[in-house]
Amino acid sequence: MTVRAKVDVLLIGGGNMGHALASGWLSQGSAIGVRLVEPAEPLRRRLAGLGAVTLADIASVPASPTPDVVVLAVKPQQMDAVLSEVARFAAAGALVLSVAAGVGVRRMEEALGAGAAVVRCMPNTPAAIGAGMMVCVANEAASAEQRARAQRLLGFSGRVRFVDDEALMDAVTAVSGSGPAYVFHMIDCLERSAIAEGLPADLARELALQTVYGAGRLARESEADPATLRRQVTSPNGTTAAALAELMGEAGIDRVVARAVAAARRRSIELGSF
Ligand SMILES: NC(=O)C1=CN([C@@H]2O[C@H](COP(=O)(O)OP(=O)(O)OC[C@H]3O[C@@H](n4cnc5c(N)ncnc54)[C@H](O)[C@@H]3O)[C@@H](O)[C@H]2O)C=CC1
Ligand SMILES: O=C(O)[C@@H]1CCC=N1
Repeated sequence: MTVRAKVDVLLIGGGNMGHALASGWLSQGSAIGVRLVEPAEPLRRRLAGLGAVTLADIASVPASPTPDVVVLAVKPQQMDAVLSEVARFAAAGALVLSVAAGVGVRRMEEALGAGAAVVRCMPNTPAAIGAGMMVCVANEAASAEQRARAQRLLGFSGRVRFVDDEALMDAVTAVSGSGPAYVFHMIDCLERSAIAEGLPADLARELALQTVYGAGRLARESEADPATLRRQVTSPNGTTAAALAELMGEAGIDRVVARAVAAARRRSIELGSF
């Protein structure tokens, strides 16, 4: 199968997620061309500075050349309006790839018209530095070449998995889509606790950041599972054991994380019902 070397992307929405994806793509040299449609001028300017061609509205995008991939990075509540405006690109053969939480493949197919090639993807913001996690579902109309192109494009942003069962996407959203926010909050908590225990602010920030970075890298690169790595830090009756007794107790982090992920999954399902 041949996949054209350069990928021509039309990105709709240059907010948090659109910017994270496009800034990673634009750092790949000439492999990916990005045209951005974004009504907010400051958001257009920051991606124009990285090499994107920018436009203020979808109606101004010329009919030719047809983009290879139209990436939709607008809020779920804005999707219906945007889908009707990008239907002309789908009809001309572009793959439509949405990153919106909760917006299902069927809803996109219905809005775009018969035969539209669609990928629903859940990325996360570490995509900006090529360390994202992207989980995708493609519809039947998406050709093998279009899936390969989506895989290649998203591969510049991090790891990519395709799943067949779209019902998994709400839980995926709750774990890897929202997950960076949980980890950023953990960094913040660790930093504030360090300051409360008497460390200077700059040292507190450095310890919190490097500890989460180092633990994440070790967990990914080690052959040991996370529970084993945790035990390797925990000396009997030592400092870590004293901390874990607080963290893992009755009202501890295990239950809080489970409740948080379940709440995010429920919200993803709700977003799909608008
Ligand atoms: N922020 C995140 O970490 C993640 C977000 N997502 C999804 O990405 C989508 C965007 O989320 P954010 O970037 O956080 O929101 P955001 O509000 O930062 O960005 C949305 C952008 O779309 C623009 N927009 C609105 N209507 C438009 C139109 N008609 N044409 C072009 N642009 C238009 C807005 O001006 C705004 O800049 C959402 O559907 C969300 O579910 C998915 C994974 C992670
Ligand atoms: O908070 C949200 O709804 C989006 C989807 C996943 C991350 N951010």
